Parts: sequence; structure tokens; C-alpha cells
Amino acid sequence: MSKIKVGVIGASGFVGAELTGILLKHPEVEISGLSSINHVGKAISELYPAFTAQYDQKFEENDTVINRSDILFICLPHGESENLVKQCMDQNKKVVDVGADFRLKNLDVYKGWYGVDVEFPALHEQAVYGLPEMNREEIKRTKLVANPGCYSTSILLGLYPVISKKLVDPGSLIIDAKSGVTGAGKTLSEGTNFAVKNEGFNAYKVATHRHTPEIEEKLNLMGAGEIKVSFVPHLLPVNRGILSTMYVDILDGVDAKSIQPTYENWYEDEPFVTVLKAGKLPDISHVQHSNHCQIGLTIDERTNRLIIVSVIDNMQKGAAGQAVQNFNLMLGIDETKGLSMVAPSF
Ligand SMILES: NC(=O)C1=CN([C@@H]2O[C@H](COP(=O)(O)OP(=O)(O)OC[C@H]3O[C@@H](n4cnc5c(N)ncnc54)[C@H](OP(=O)(O)O)[C@@H]3O)[C@@H](O)[C@H]2O)C=CC1
Ligand SMILES: CC(=O)N[C@@H](CCC(=O)OP(=O)(O)O)C(=O)O
Repeated sequence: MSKIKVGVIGASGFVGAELTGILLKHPEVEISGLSSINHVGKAISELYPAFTAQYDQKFEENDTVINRSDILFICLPHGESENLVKQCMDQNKKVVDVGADFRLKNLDVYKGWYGVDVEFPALHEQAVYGLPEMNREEIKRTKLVANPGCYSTSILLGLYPVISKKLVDPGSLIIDAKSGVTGAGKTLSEGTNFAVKNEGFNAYKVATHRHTPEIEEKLNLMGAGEIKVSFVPHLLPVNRGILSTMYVDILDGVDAKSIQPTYENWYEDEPFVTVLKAGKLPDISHVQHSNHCQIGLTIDERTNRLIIVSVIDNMQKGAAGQAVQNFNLMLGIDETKGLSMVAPSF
């Protein structure tokens, strides 16, 4: 069978490079081109020496890559992909957009939080939010997937069973999350400078992070109603990984002992989500470099609160891995193809 021609737009960035590494080993894929803005003509191995002697594809212009591909992964800063997605759709190509442009259905909320105007509202209607555990059947049918934000992925997976089953009070939800520095992309900044970040640990964008409306909108679709959540992200001095802790009140009358089996049943058949046994808690090192999410639960009997800890690798289940999972679904390929990576043992 002929392979699927896959182009990566923004392959010179962290997510684009991570995706290229996954796609190179995907048995159904032929990489039809890598694009960049500032590095056209350079080989990917010049920017990322890990590719040396394995893959020396040169970066090209966006148009060249789009014309040659059946499906595009778009890995650009938010606000930069809408026009390119329009171009791809007009040429009948499929797209997985890894940025934030198509994640929110409420476009006023999107404009308010991102400060970006929407030119093609119909495209936004067409986009399916690419959390396979939530929207698998719609993803299989769509031509345009909006890959979720990295924090949002870890948080929504952690909350999905208990929100859908209405076992907790969504209004009481507090979310505290920590990310490694690759979440900020490749551009150097004062906050991610090694001397500043190494040994440091700080909260940022407290109650103002752009994933807040994404989390609220998708929790609403899961059954939480129109809630407002408190979300505080932190920057960890590690390269990759997100650990999100969610605190939420258990509703009166709910048997707290039923929560662990509810989670286990909910995710029983999910290839990339594991609910740890009662009493076990996840660690980002157990999912780094893999597309897995691990969830650990604690019932705080003193406060009648459920405490959920969810971990992912921001580059994998939080971005490139999940994008390939969505690609597999869109193309009718086994969802796990190309995603068999296991975290290093130590
Ligand atoms: N890093 C992460 O963990 C996650 C990132 N994302 C999202 O994925 C997208 C890519 O992120 P990431 O790879 O980390 O970012 P990087 O900053 O590492 O890479 C950005 C890429 O976009 C290109 N680019 C930059 N500015 C423009 C522009 N004005 N027009 C067109 N292309 C441009 C760059 O090209 P060049 O090299 O030529 O400058 C580069 O290829 C973003 O939307 C990000 O928010 C989503 C989930 C997780
Ligand atoms: C550590 C860090 O800086 N992380 C990024 C989130 C990365 C991400 O998922 O961003 P998008 O929603 O734009 O795709 C941030 O907090 O903005």
C-alpha cells in the first residue's frame, strides 16, 4: 500500500521536530516535506543534531510542503495557522493544527483571551477538538483537528470520569499544574534561561493562563455546566513533563469508595491512559518521551475532597504524540501506530 504523504509546517520548532522524529518511524508515513520560516535551505540535522546521519531533509517554504502533502501538521504560534489551514482545506488536504487557533468553539472567548481576530468562522465550526478519549468518533470523520493544549490534556483526562458521572462539585475545582520548560518552545527568554530556571521553581500567569477558557469550555461539554475554574501553572526546572493536581469536593451522598473503580472502568480500553492502583501516584519521569497519561487518585476523607494527579509528557501526549494519535484516527489507521515509545526506566 502506498504511504501517506505527510508535511510538517513549523518543523524547525520543538513540537515540529518532535513530530518529525515520531513520523520517521511511522510505518504508514512518508514525510513529504518540512517547513520553516527562518531556516529554509538548512537541514533539520543542522538545527537538531540528534537527526545527524539519520535524516537530513532540508526545510522548505510552507507552500512547497503543502502542495506535496496529503495531510499537514501545523506547529506554529497561535494566530499564525488560520490562513494556512484555509489554504490546506481549499486544496482538500487534511490538517492537525497543534496550536490554539481552532480549539475554542466560542469565538468571542477566543478573541478575548488570545487577542486574535477570526477570519474564517466556518472553519472553526468544522474543527474537532482532538482529545481522542473524548471525541474519538468525530475525529475519525473530520478533516480538521484542533490538537489540545498541553496543560488542558493532562487536566481534562484527569477530570473526565468524575465530571461526566457527576460525582463532584465542579464549582469547587482548583487546578495546580507544573510544566517542564520545553512547553515554552525553543525561543530563549529570561524565564527559561538556564541560570534562572535551574534550581528555581515559580508560578506564572496565575489565574490568567490561556488554557483556562479551553479547560472550562471542554469541562462544560463533559457535563460540568458553565463553570469558572482556578488554574495556576508553574514552571519546573526539567525539560519535559506536566504534572497537574486537581482538588475538587465530592458531592454529598456519593460513595467515595466508588471513585477509584469508576476511573478504572472509564479508561479500561484506552491505550494511552492508565489509572494507577489505589495508593499509587504518578511521576512525570514515568511518561517522559511516551504518549501515555497516568492518573493517581486520593480521597481526602477529612475534607471530603478528591485529589487527582495526572501526568503527561508535554511534547508527546501534550502535543506531537497526541497529534499523531489524531492523525491515525483521521486516516483509519490503528490509533497506536508509531506511538509505542516507553519512558526511559531511570
Ligand atoms: N511546546 C509544547 O510543549 C507545546 C506547544 N504547543 C503549541 O505548538 C505550537 C508550536 O510550539 P513550539 O514548537 O513549542 O514552538 P517553537 O517556538 O519551538 O516553534 C515555533 C515554530 O513556528 C515557526 N514560526 C515562528 N513564528 C512564526 C510566524 N510568525 N509565522 C510562521 N511561522 C512561525 C518557527 O519557525 P522558525 O524556526 O523558522 O522561526 C518554528 O518552526 C505553538 O502553537 C504552541 O503553543 C502545544 C502543546 C504543547
Ligand atoms: C511552560 C510553558 O510556557 N508552557 C506554555 C504552554 C504550551 C502550550 O500548550 O501552548 P499553546 O496552548 O499555545 O499551544 C505556556 O504556558 O504558554
